[in-house]
Amino acid sequence: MRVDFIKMHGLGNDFVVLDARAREIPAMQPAIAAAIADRNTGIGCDQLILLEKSDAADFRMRIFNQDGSEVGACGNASRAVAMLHGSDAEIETAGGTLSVSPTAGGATVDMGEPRFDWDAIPLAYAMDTLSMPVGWEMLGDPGAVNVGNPHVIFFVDDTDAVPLDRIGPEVEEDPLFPERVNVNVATIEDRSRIRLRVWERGAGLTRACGTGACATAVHAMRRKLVDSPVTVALPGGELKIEWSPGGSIRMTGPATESFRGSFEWDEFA
Ligand SMILES: N[C@@H](CCC[C@H](N)C(=O)O)C(=O)O
Repeated sequence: MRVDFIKMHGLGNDFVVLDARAREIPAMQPAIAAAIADRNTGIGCDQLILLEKSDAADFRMRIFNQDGSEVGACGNASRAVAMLHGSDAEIETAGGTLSVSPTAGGATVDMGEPRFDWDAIPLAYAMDTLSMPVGWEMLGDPGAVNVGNPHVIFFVDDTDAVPLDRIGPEVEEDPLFPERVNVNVATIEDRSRIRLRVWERGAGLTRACGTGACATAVHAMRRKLVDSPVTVALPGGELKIEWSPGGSIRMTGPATESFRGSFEWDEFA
């Protein structure tokens, strides 16, 4: 069976989008998602995005990391899919329902309310998620936030000085995080700007992580280091994040369609 795909990205965080709303495609499995996402032998992407019909919202978005793991949220893909859809929509995800509004060249996404309880991150045991008494090499005193997926955030003097390709996987796989974790290293430049690099769970270093930007901004606001809105500058570009305690997070930024193509399902199944 031939399956159409759309290659998209949000600030260089790239996706293969499969749209099963109008035309059925065979059941997705983690191994198939990983084969499609493989940059050497597949189409290649950070995340595979599968759009399906939904009874609870306008449509459903399923998210598979490059390693095939299915996860609850992807901020950059939410903007890309909003742009593809072309009008305001409610999107059901495993991490909650999102409201998206396309803008010129991108979208604003209501990402829902962040969660801070240790068992909602989840962590393996109870601790204060605003200031965690743990550390890895030069990284210490992190915070944790769940924005539909789990994030740990470290504030550092210089994000580029952190060997995230080496420490990222160590933190991601630490038993403290039973569902693994996305690892954010951030520098506060001033009260309106944060610099951020992210080691993504199941995908490694990416050019940008939308949920990482949301989690980092919220954590910096909880620590009273920045104000809302804040600009988060990632290697691939900038996002604007707005939040106030008790409310939901709003993320605004660009999204891009790169090209369209098709592949033979059996090649990856
Ligand atoms: N790139 C995404 C996040 C994708 C999922 C993440 N790697 C996880 O495992 O939770 C974003 O833009 O938020």
